[in-house]
Amino acid sequence: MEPLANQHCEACSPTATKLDEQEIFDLLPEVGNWRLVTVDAIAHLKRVYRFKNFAEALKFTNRLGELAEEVGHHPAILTEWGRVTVEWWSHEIGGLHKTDFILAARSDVAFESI
Ligand SMILES: C[C@H](O)[C@H](O)[C@H]1CNC2=NC(N)=NC(=O)C2=N1
Repeated sequence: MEPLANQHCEACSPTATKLDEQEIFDLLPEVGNWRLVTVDAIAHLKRVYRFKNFAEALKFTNRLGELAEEVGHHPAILTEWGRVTVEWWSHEIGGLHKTDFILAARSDVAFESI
């Protein structure tokens, strides 16, 4: 298995295929805290995390950033006092890939450790 740092992001290659509606709906129950939203006709996974202050929100933001850099796949993150809004989707393929669901689940694991 390639070391994580060297793993390329399959979801980031234009040749990757995005999930169809049925595949998305089959996977959604596995990321129960996330909502499916459409932005500019592109499906995103979205979750708002709440924190007791800005410092905690920033700590989580940085943890997410490290996770994203490890795999080369990056979320949209809005960091506010007491709140971090995260959206995952695959820019290159203009939709959702299994990788986005995996990273949404890993975002929840990172949240539990804050
Ligand atoms: C060149 C770079 O690896 C690509 O642009 C990566 C960066 N991170 C990415 N993140 C996400 N979410 N989707 C992408 O298509 C993507 N592409």
